[in-house]
Amino acid sequence: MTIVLGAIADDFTGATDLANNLVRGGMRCVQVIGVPNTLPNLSQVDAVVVALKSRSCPVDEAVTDSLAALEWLQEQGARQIFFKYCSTFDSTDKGNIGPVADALLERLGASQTVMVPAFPINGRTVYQGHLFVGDRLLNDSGMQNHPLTPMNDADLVRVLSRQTPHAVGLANRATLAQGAEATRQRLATLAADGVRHVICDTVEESDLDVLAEATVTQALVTGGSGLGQALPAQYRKQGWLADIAEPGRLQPASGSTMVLSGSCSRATLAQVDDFLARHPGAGFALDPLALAKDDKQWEQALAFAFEHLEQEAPMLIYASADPEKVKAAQAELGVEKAGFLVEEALSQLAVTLVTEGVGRLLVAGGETSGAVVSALGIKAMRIGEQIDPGVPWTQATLGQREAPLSLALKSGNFGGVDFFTRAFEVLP
Ligand SMILES: Nc1ncnc2c1ncn2[C@@H]1O[C@H](COP(=O)(O)OP(=O)(O)O)[C@@H](O)[C@H]1O
Ligand SMILES: O=C(O)[C@@H](O)C(=O)COP(=O)(O)O
Repeated sequence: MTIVLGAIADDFTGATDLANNLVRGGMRCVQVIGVPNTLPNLSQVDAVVVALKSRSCPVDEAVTDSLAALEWLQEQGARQIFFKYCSTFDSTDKGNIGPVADALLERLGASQTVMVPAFPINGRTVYQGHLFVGDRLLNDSGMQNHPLTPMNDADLVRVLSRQTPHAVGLANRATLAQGAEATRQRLATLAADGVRHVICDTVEESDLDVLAEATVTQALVTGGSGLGQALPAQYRKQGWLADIAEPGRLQPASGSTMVLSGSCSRATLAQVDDFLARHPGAGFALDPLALAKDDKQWEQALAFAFEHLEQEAPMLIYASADPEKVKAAQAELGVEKAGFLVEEALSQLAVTLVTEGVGRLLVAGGETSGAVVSALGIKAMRIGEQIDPGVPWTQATLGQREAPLSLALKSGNFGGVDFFTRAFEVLP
């Protein structure tokens, strides 16, 4: 059995976001954590997303890991490769979007790829090559303050030109409005001029359909998850993909529920408040300063969790805090140590409580999700139905549990305000 699409994602929650949109487009999808050592069961799988941690690591490491993922996906017969990065184009002048895209193109023997970061349903659009988050330009959206990849320029042609020695061009909305054939011609003209990377405008969902039709036979496409929702229809037109009745069907969920949150993004903070208001007494706050002192707070959190587990009551354990508190902890401990202490505490809680009966687990935060998934030893996740745009339920098989673990990984900025409650209500 060979797969249709092979994707390489630069972080874990981003991978799940893309996988979610592929399922919505009608593909059966598995997300693997890193390049697998042993072959997962790929029967009845149309797309595989390899989740890497290559967004903020050194360029050489990102390139090496991405090429290893490419090689593995080619071995699985992937007809098209998708390089997934953030819808806010998170990167620096050094990379890693440009260098990884260049390396993938070179290895594939291809001369051009499109860059489609947009995700209109979540407010990310591109016009005349400029990226907007809602009604703000990227550099005025809050992303200019990102600790690792501050985005100070919304002009993606300019941003990408600093990351690659190759020419970067634009396929703008006026071209897209003329349809797929005109877009294909524009790409061909740019290719003839030696343009290797083409930033693509996207104002509405329908622009993604045009882009998918224009690029379905290209060896490599790159972007956010939006394009992933439009590609499956084109694969069907090519005769590569059958009509699948329930591509996101998972086994019935079982076990107790738990939310772990290490995200301090605005959306998550509102979700924490909403959960605490709905479920008085169901939250336990972790503080990196207390965690740094001794094991007392971790033990209290564990006792709190066991009590709720016994009562089969909803629970949230969170380090999520407002910017002042985060800054204070970081000033005393350092950014890395504060983050590490929180990630370690939440990961160890996950490992202990999954063994004790938690079977429905929601994790908020990209880095936090990476830490929890790694600590649980998860190697592959089957992708289920969407909870909110960009976040699906997934299922993973684990040694510690007979039944699969239902797991949702929420990127910090995603999800409605009642996400921590509603997620469990929509889980079959
Ligand atoms: N109270 C806190 N003080 C300092 N750092 C924290 C605190 N709570 C969480 N963190 C750290 O902040 C980071 C949040 O990143 P992440 O999990 O990727 O969330 P998001 O997706 O919202 O960016 C993690 O490394 C986490 O451990
Ligand atoms: O494309 C997106 O916006 C997301 O899929 C994504 O990559 C989010 O990253 P984090 O906010 O770091 O989780």
